Amino acid sequence: MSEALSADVSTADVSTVDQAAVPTGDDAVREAVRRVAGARHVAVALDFDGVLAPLGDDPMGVTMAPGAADALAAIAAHPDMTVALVSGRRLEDLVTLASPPVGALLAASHGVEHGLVTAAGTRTEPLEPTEAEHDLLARLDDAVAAIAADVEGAWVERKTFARVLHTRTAQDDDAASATALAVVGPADWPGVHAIIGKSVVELAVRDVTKADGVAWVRRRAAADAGLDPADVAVVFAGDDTTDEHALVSLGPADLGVKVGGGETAATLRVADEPAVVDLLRALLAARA
Ligand SMILES: O=P(O)(O)OC[C@H]1O[C@H](O[C@H]2O[C@H](CO)[C@@H](O)[C@H](O)[C@H]2O)[C@H](O)[C@@H](O)[C@@H]1O
Repeated sequence: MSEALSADVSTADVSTVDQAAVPTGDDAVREAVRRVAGARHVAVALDFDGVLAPLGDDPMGVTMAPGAADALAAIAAHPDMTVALVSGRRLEDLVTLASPPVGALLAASHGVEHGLVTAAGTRTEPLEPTEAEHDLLARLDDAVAAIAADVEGAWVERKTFARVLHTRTAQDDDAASATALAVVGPADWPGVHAIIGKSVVELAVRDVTKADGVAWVRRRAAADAGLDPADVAVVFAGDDTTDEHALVSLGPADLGVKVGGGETAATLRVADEPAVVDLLRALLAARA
């Protein structure tokens, strides 16, 4: 994408990071786990798509990688650890797809929606768009539907606070032009906050990023453990550009993990979803 096109789109600046220097491999994982496992409390905050669940054409058809559910449950059961999902997904969809364990914190819609999984179900504060947000979402419906209508394979996902133009099943050229139309069009409207992810342009009516989601997880984990937020080390793993907001927000005692290729502010890179499960197991073993 050209600089002109990206100007209206929310991106975290990772251009100063030496990408060749982002550690990867078994020794790097061992060293990173050893370092972070010494914290008083560890909050493991994970993106969902591309981190716990491999990407697919149908967003509601994906399933988590083998071993992921057990690893999440083991972290949730650990007295000095918290498990959290920090995702662009709607909270309701995240619960359906991830079946998160009791005790899990959920920061959905990038951090707009908050939830806690309990034995009686997911506790959340119902959130409704304001009247102005409703109006903006209605205008986005028309604009994004018009873009998708001209591109075979493109379609629109309607979320509580966003409309998402999906282009995964479109031809590459068509996907690029549909993305460009969204960026120079509705992404540029006042009150619209655009994020470009993997084969998606997300057009949100609230200005919240995963940095907000991770900050909420840290505060909440600290409060539940009776600690200061500074005593909580956050391990965050993400695969997409939208996750870089969270990764750049981490401090030196935290661990930021990039899953797969691409520019990143993370301090560790792992290959794929099974490697994330291995990392979680290593973290659990180090805290045993
Ligand atoms: O923050 P995440 O948990 O990574 O969620 C981000 C977006 O995930 C979904 O889209 C992505 O996954 C789909 C299923 O694999 C894939 O078809 C799409 O191309 C990906 O971008 C979801 O549909 C979006 O609403 C989320 O924002």
